[in-house]
Amino acid sequence: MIEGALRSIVEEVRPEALKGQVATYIPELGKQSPELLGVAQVSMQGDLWAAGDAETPFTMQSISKVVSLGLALTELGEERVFSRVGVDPTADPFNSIMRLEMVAPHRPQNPLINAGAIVTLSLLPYGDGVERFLAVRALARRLLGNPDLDADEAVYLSEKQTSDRNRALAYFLRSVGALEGDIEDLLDSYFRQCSLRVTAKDLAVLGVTLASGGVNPFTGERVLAPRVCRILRALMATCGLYDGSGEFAVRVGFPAKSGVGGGIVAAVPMRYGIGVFGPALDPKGNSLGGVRILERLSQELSLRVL
Ligand SMILES: NC(=O)CC[C@H](N)C(=O)O
Repeated sequence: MIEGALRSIVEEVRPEALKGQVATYIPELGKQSPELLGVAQVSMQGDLWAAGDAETPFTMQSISKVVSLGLALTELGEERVFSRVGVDPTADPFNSIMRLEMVAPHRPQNPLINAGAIVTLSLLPYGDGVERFLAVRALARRLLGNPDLDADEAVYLSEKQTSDRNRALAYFLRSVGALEGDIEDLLDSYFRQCSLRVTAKDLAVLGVTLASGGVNPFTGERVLAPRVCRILRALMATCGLYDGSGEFAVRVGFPAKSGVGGGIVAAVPMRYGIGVFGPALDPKGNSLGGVRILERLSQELSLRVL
């Protein structure tokens, strides 16, 4: 029944998904076909259903922020992390610089916008950018149950060579004392984690691990504490689709996190993980087809929790 629902929803959404635009501000992402569309769903018992392009690789981009935040909360505790980055949603785009300057003490509003993710990453107690990235990758491998998970070198280099906006954000934050250390080294680990290459199936496993409170149903390993998962799901529900989070909560009604690579991970608490992939994005940088698939699935399977 679930496999049939996934298949018919992908076909139904396909024409509409094409109205979106593939991200081009990271040149390598512009090479993706806007026609790709796929979904995978995993239950807490480890059943897996999929339809469409569920095994096509793409980069996590902002979805990786959930992993690095999970690592920071585990290693440093919530008090330390949230003294440097807020937990409130924002109505500004994910890479906006405006509010950072306007409001002292210049603390990014939440860890899922770029500024907040970069500050969170800077707090991790590792020697340099490569070590920091390896720690994020190690946690991602366990959350997804994929020991081969790795960065897409071409996308990583493409963003590293072009990301003036993230450089501007990070140097600004350092100038007002909200960030310390070597900015290029820090951004290097940020670009690497954003370029971690996954499939919709991988994201569904990540989703169910978060949905279950931290246990990966395929490996049986407890990867994150229940309290950390609760915080991640709360931030996904309120901030996971940037300035589109409120609309997503109304239309879909469960925690999710998007990335400009076209992926969205969703965690339906104590029930399912869902991964969707459709690189044609809406104007806010969320997968247009992906959001629509999740909305239709939420209706068909009564998944709404918000
Ligand atoms: N929304 C996103 O997925 C943004 C991630 C991207 N790497 C950036 O920093 O711009």
